[in-house]
Formats: sequence, structure tokens, C-alpha cells
Amino acid sequence: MRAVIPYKKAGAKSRLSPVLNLQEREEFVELMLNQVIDSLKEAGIEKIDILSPSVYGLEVMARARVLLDEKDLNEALNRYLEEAEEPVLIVMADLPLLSKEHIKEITSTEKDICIVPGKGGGTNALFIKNPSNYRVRYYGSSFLTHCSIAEDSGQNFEVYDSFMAGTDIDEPEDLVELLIHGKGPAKNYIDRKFKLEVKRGRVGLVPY
Ligand SMILES: Nc1nc2c(ncn2[C@@H]2O[C@H](COP(=O)(O)OP(=O)(O)OP(=O)(O)O)[C@@H](O)[C@H]2O)c(=O)[nH]1
Ligand SMILES: C[C@H](OP(=O)(O)O)C(=O)O
Repeated sequence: MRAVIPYKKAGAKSRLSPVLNLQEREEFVELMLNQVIDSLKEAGIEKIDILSPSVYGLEVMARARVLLDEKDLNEALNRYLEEAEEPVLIVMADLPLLSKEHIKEITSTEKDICIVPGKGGGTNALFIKNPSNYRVRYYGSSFLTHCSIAEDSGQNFEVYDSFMAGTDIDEPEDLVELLIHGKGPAKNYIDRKFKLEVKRGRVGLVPY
């Protein structure tokens, strides 16, 4: 088994631009990437690839193999799947609440594929036992798309239902979940810039 983390630091997390400037977003995304790598290693996954369109932010990366592919996310990942000769776990880099336990459960599925839905219809992780038989199509309602792709290719799949693994950090309100449930450098980075605002209803985020 090997894990691949698609990663693009340049201009990362544009949806967080209302609350973080470009430098902050690029610093933050690098912290989240390293927490995902931590969880993969803690789960015993030794072969970890980072698939990126450029070497930016990865010049001194020694914790995983860096693969460069300037193609867009889907083309790059599908080329990776074509060339893979073992089960592949695709994990997004913006999952600071993903734990080793989640990873062990996801990769222990009895199905051909395990799909981890994100918020708003996305796909946070995909474990694919037979990568030659599967292709990805991220963006839009990619979770539903990936379920259909599995069905259309005659492969059964498990939907891994987890609030924590399902929390990808895309929008400012996602930072609330990181402050409440997270730990480690990514959480500490946001902790230094924001505090929780507890009013009626949902907890909010306010800058210091
Ligand atoms: N290899 C590769 N990874 C990408 C690319 N675009 C995004 N990613 C990564 O794919 C994952 C999901 O991407 P998004 O959540 O859309 O991240 P993003 O593009 O920084 O966020 P927004 O700018 O808010 O859309 C993250 O791990 C990104 O780092 C790309 O063109 N190539
Ligand atoms: C890549 C994309 O991420 P999102 O924009 O949903 O966070 C997806 O999961 O299809």
C-alpha cells in the first residue's frame, strides 16, 4: 500500500482569504500537510508520496517522496493511479483532524474502495485496492461522482462516516472545528490568530 497526498502550496486555500492573507494561508497549509504525514506514519504507512504541480514549499521535504506533475489535480492523480501497482490511499493535505485510527480503519475496509466524504460534497480520502480499475474526478459533488465511478466499474465501496475525517479546512467556519477539536501545529497556528466567539447557536471565530 502507498499513500499519495495531492498538494499545492502556491496560492493555497483561496477560500480562506477573508481571514488569512496569502503568506498565512501558505504557512498554514504546510502545517496541515505535515500533520497528515504524521498521521500516515503513525498509522504505519511507510510509502508516502506528495503529488504537486511544483516544488514550491517542498524544496527540503524529506518525510515523503515528492512527485511533480504540472497537470491538474485529476489528470495528475489518474496518471498516478495508472502507474500504481499496489493499493493506493489518496489523502488530501487539508485534513488536520485525520488520525492514525481513521487511517487504519479506512485502509482495513473489506470493500474494494473506501470513500471518505468531505463537507459540501467533496472527497477527503479514497482508499483504492485496485487502482488500475479506478479513476478520480474531483471538484463539484465529487463524493457522489466517486461513488458512481465505483459502481460503474463494478467495484463495491464503503462510505467512511467520520466527523473528524470528514472535516477538511476550506472555509473560515472550518477553522472553528480545528480550534475545538484539533491539536498540534496547525491548530496552534490558528489559535494564535483567532479565538472562539460563543453566542447563541453556532460557535464563531473572531480575530484577536
Ligand atoms: N497535485 C495537485 N494538488 C492540488 C492542486 N490543486 C489543489 N491541490 C490539492 O488538492 C487538495 C484539495 O484541494 P483544495 O481543497 O481545493 O485546496 P486549494 O486549491 O488550496 O483550495 P481553494 O483555493 O480554496 O480551492 C489539497 O490537498 C490541495 O493542496 C493541483 O493542481 N495539483
Ligand atoms: C478537491 C475537492 O476539494 P473541496 O473543494 O471539496 O474541498 C473535492 O474534494 O472534490
